[in-house]
Amino acid sequence: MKTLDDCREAIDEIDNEMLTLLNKRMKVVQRVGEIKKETGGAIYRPEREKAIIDRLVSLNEKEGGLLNYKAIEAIFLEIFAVARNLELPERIAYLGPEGSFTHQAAESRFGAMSDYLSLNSIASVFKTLESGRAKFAVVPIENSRDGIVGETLDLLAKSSMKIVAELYMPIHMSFATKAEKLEDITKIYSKDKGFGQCREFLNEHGLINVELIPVESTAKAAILAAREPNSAAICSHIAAKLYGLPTLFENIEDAIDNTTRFVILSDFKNAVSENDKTSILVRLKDAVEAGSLVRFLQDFEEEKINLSKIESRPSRDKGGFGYWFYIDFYGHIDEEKIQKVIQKHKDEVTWLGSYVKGEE
Ligand SMILES: C=C(O[C@@H]1C=C(C(=O)O)C=C[C@H]1O)C(=O)O
Repeated sequence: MKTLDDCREAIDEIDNEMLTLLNKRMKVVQRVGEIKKETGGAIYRPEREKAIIDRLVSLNEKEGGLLNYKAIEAIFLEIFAVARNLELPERIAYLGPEGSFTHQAAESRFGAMSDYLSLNSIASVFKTLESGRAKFAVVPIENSRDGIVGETLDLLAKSSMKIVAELYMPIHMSFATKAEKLEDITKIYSKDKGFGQCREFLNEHGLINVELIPVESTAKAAILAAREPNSAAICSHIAAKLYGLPTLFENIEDAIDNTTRFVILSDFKNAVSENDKTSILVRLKDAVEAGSLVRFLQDFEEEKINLSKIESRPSRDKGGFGYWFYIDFYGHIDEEKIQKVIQKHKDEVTWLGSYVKGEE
């Protein structure tokens, strides 16, 4: 049996080998960066990254490795993020402030080393991306409990930027305060959705009559609650930590499966992979006529294209009661059977992006 010292010596040797291999990998990545520069190719290729992770996961299974999917994904996403920074450092705009769930989501894809830009509204995130001041943007698009983030959809409808990746992140809310007793608390700050997701907790702790103050983000709530005695925040654990607010309760959300879907936006089109999803907005010309949506969807059925989501949105134009439909389906816009349907309805469809399906 090896002693602790033996084990540590063995670990040091393995780490040395890993460092050499990582540097070897980065050299190849640098060359990829040069090729992309010559050919004008996109640096971030989510479908290639997904393919690498899937290949490694199945190799790991065959070899009976100790790592699970989550571990392999976490390690390699960080490696990819460092690699992309070597190819070309690119700025990422996200819905801030620092410590927001969107920030957490952005870091999970772009790593700790990237150049981040925190913005205080979804509209400014879109503007920054469109002006070229950032190469990528990360915004929330839907929550499993509260539904769609309307602002993101409405901005996507008007923007030339596309969804290049999606990711699902479990949202855990913390109750953080500098107050010593719950009875001392007179105000609670959070994002409106934060209150919506923690109603049972507030009821059970007799906090329902306390003034609930919605602010633009849960991180902002943490900043305000850190400044004011007798106030509290419903926010992420990382925001509470970042702004020096002690966490009193963790995981206070009503639904344990509270998940937010985030999208990464940019200005390029992904290549086709085996596991794609596509998002579109559909404005049916004869939306008022009964059956027009059914007929539209039948075209998908005929081509055996499966939908994963359909949601109606008020069109907000010309003061009328027109509706748009936001639809997610499986497949890539460049696939033949999908082109068949899209071409048939090309005046009614806005393509929002095709991207590798995220792990829910
Ligand atoms: C190296 C590349 O660029 C990026 C980095 C990757 C990597 O580190 O393996 C993979 C895909 C891209 O996001 C590539 O496209 O192959």
